[in-house]
Amino acid sequence: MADSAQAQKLVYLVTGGCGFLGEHVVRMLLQREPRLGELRVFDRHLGPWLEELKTGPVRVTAIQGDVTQAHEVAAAVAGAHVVIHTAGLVDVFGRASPETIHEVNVQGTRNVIEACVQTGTRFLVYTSSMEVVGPNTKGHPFYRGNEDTPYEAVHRHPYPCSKALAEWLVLEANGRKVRGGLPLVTCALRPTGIYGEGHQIMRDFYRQGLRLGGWLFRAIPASVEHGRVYVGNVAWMHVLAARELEQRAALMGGQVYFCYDGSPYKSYEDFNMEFLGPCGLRLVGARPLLPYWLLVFLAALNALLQWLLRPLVLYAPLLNPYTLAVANTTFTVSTDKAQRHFGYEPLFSWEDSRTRTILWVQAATGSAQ
Ligand SMILES: NC(=O)C1=CN([C@@H]2O[C@H](COP(=O)(O)OP(=O)(O)OC[C@H]3O[C@@H](n4cnc5c(N)ncnc54)[C@H](O)[C@@H]3O)[C@@H](O)[C@H]2O)C=CC1
Ligand SMILES: CC(C)[C@@H](O)CC[C@@H](C)[C@H]1CC[C@H]2[C@@H]3[C@H](O)CC4=CC(=O)CC[C@]4(C)[C@H]3CC[C@]12C
Repeated sequence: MADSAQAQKLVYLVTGGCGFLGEHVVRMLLQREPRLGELRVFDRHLGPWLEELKTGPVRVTAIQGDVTQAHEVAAAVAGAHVVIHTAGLVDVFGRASPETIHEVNVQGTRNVIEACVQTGTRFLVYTSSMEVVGPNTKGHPFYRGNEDTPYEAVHRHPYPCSKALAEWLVLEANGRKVRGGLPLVTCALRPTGIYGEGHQIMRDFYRQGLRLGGWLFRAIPASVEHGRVYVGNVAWMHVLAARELEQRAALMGGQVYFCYDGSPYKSYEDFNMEFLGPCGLRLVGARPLLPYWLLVFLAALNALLQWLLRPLVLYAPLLNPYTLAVANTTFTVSTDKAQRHFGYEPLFSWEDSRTRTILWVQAATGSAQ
């Protein structure tokens, strides 16, 4: 008799499962994927919180491994029904070398693809990024764009370059025959700027405000909108895409999907204040307090200091030429492709996402009002 969804017990693998997004994907799978029999969590750094997950009905297997090591990836993938590949180096602050970013994000993704082909795993969901599209090096705005909007995706920074190449590899692999002769089915999800419980950059902004006496100084015009998406909704889209990829292979295979929700379109700094304001911080200035040319100079100075100090200490401030350029370029998306193709609707409302994030920031920083 055909396995019913309830009876079917499948093996899922989440790479990067201990990261900001990965942890939410792991927890969402355990809460909302009834077909789950074993959940493999693969990460270079395993979190202690994994232990608490081992008491439930689903077998949770923690695998400490490195996606740049093909044999470690193959061992983790073998026998998995679907791979959700979120592992990556998310670095736009100069912490890692361009070579390391490429090795993890590109070669690591190659290793995941080859492991699927060699071991017979047929379904692969890749966590791509809005950055694959833009903002581009020319500062062209992307206003309420979708997956088909023409846009000159030109990058120089190692991070977007690596994400673009990795995404291309994943989509190119769609249809390859895996062990056993059946086709590999892949798709890529492109979240905009993710926020929520565990977002370290939000915590960095809070700490910067504390150092400045509770004040943050506006650097970006309020008119420059940046798309943001709650981490719980990103996790939910991953769960849905992984679930539907088999039944809708012809439609979803080789496709990209922007990942966003009902979070309001605001400037990056104004959006952050939705959470940092209730934690006691204030954003100074209705307009940027410094002229743009001075911000450009300060960003370049930060980059020079980072280079000079690198032999002694890692200096990686929020403001650098890349972050300033990205923050200063409108990038928002509006699309229903994920809804049309696999029924994605945000699981968390804006109000719920905002409340959850505020509570986390307050708990993480001891700033409950
Ligand atoms: N944070 C954001 O705003 C966005 C993130 N993304 C993508 O989402 C994915 C997850 O990002 P975040 O959760 O924000 O980053 P994160 O840094 O919190 O999580 C990445 C995880 O991957 C693991 N990892 C890194 N290198 C590894 C390696 N060589 N082998 C095994 N594991 C390794 C890390 O230990 C970490 O747990 C990334 O692919 C990123 O490009 C996409 C759009 C927006
Ligand atoms: C110092 C000020 C100029 C301040 O406004 C800088 C903000 C800056 C740190 C962020 C602005 C836009 C962010 C990026 C955006 O959300 C897209 C991203 C997608 C990813 O895949 C990873 C993270 C990021 C690059 C994100 C990083 C932080 C910003 C550059």
